[in-house]
Amino acid sequence: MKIALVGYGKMGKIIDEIATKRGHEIVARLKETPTAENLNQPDVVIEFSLPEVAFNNIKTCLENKIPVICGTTGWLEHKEAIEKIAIENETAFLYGSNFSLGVNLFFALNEKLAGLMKNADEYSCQLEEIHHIHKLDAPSGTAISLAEGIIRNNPKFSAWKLENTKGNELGIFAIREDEVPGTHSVFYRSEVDEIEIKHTAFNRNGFALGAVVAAEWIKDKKGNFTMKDVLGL
Ligand SMILES: NC(=O)C1=CN([C@@H]2O[C@H](COP(=O)(O)OP(=O)(O)OC[C@H]3O[C@@H](n4cnc5c(N)ncnc54)[C@H](OP(=O)(O)O)[C@@H]3O)[C@@H](O)[C@H]2O)C=CC1
Ligand SMILES: O=C(O)C1=N[C@H](C(=O)O)C[C@H](O)C1
Repeated sequence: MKIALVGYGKMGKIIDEIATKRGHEIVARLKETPTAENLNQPDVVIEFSLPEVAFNNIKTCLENKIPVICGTTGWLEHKEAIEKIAIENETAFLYGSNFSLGVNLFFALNEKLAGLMKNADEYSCQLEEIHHIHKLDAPSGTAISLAEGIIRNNPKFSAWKLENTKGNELGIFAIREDEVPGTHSVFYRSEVDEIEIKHTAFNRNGFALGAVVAAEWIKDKKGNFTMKDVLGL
């Protein structure tokens, strides 16, 4: 399969290695705005760039009828508009806040636990994410997905908020530390004990492999998808 990499930083480079090992051809490695010319006719685009450029990048690729796998976080206010553009152009789009198999299993575990905790009024709930100091967005896309999973399954919460919360808000604490690839925890605390579920990424390889697997899966599809569709979770 021909893959264009839009964004060629920490993630783009690892995706390049893994996709090449899996027999794919990388036809573009872009650190600038994609165009019909510089994309070089790929079957799929994998987009890991910056929050402020993601919308425009994805839009351009979809308008050229190229399916897009997007891992860039911090641009979600435009996601609905992008999903509309994918449908109008009869192509495919998949956003994943986190492409690793482990985190997608963790998402399912988090939703199950949120449902179990919905009547346990003695417990408060909080999320924590720890990432490297270069990360531009906070909270992480993964923490937002975890918060949304809790809100869907526990009527005690209606919205998430960074740090100090009131009423029905679910608090997310974002910590930036050294070169941490990505650690996410969900805590339920009472006066007498604590339940914690935690996912720790040891490196970025799991994110990159998941993005390539998603690209292989989406190649001839049309519509908007998530990693749940890819992994059958
Ligand atoms: N969903 C997931 O599983 C994961 C998501 N992420 C997310 O992916 C994104 C990228 O992460 P990471 O690779 O670590 O970040 P980096 O900062 O290492 O890479 C970003 C890349 O985008 C390039 N870039 C700058 N402007 C443009 C543009 N207009 N069009 C295309 N590319 C451009 C940068 O080029 P230059 O260096 O020249 O500025 C750089 O190569 C982040 O939003 C991060 O949160 C990260 C890991 C996993
Ligand atoms: O910026 C990162 O590095 C990561 N970003 C994603 C996020 O915002 O959740 C995924 C992963 O945690 C690494």
